[in-house]
Amino acid sequence: MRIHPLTGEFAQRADETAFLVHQLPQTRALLGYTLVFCTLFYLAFSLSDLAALGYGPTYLKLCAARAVVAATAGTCAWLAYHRPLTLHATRIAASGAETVALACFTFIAVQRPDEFHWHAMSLAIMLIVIYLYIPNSFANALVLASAATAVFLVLTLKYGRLTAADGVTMVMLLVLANAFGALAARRFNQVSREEYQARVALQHTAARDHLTGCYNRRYLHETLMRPGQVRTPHHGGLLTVVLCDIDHFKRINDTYGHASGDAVLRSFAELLRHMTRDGVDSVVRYGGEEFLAILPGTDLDGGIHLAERLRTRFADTSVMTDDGKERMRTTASFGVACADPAADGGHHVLRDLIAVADKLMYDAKRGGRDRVHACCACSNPPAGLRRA
Ligand SMILES: Nc1nc2c(ncn2[C@@H]2O[C@H](COP(=O)(O)OP(=O)(O)OP(=O)(O)O)[C@@H](O)[C@H]2O)c(=O)[nH]1
Repeated sequence: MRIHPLTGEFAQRADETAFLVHQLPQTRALLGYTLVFCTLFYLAFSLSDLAALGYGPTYLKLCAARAVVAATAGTCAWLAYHRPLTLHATRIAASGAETVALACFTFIAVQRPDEFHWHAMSLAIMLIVIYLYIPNSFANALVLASAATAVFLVLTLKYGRLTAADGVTMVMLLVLANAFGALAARRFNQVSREEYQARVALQHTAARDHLTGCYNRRYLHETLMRPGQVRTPHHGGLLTVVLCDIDHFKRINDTYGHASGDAVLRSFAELLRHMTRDGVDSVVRYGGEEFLAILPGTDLDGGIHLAERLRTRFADTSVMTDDGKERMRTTASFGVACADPAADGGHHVLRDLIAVADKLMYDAKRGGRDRVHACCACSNPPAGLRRA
């Protein structure tokens, strides 16, 4: 997760998207709140139009411009609060409201050409709001803010009746507002992403087994066993679990030492993770030398196939001892159980399946080890699959 040095956002698109999705509820709330707040100020400034122009057609034109901004920003705020706007939609809402507000602002400035120095001050405040308060990407904020500044300065040259000294001061002021706005936005982006990185690292540490990198028992009980957490890809899909136990593991520890035993555990876990689907299946270190694979949308045949492949691959794999002098080889026993996750309203299916797989795995041990025992715990298993 590398942070881009210029924008303060994640350099990889996938990391940035994951961060933004995680932040989406706060982003929506911030967008709605900020737009409402800005809209109220935008409308309140019609008082200054009245004071400058008096009541008349020009004043009414400016009121209409302010009403357009209020309607756009208000709609975006309403959508942000009341509709579950997607990531993309929040960006469009933010950029849309900003564009309309800046366009109407330049229109108002041209209608009050004697006050360009005041307008510059208002624009500087708007720039800070764009960079810091309205949630948008760094690139969008930069493009909108610098384009608005450029347009404003061109209009000042054309309509503003400023002395050269005032003109230079105005340019400097707006360049400063852009520079500090961009720097502050970059800093803010960076800090929020560093915080997210720390949270992800912490979650990873809390959920994983240190030795093998598999999920730990806590994650299994607190997350995976929660009803609805393990989803099958389509309605009616089956759920299969494979419980694996390395055979005679104590002998490996006793013969080659604990560190060599650890190497065998890592090698088995690596094989298991490699053979299961990334982001779909979950691999848990269930006990000392016991591992659990949770396979959503997989029937008994699929579970047996995986267990058999694992069994043969592991039996063929030799692992180097810690001192690098010998190669160790052992086998593993497997219990495979399958059920319909919708049964029992989805409650306790995983827990019950693990209990069945545990029994099957011990049957495999008693049957001579290095084998797969399987059973379908569905209410109506396909013929021949009740016990394999
Ligand atoms: N190296 C290492 N050993 C571990 C770890 N966790 C548990 N063990 C050891 O794993 C061994 C498990 O032994 P047993 O439960 O008797 O099982 P086994 O020798 O594999 O026998 P069977 O399962 O019946 O084939 C014990 O000696 C534990 O100390 C670990 O993280 N690293």
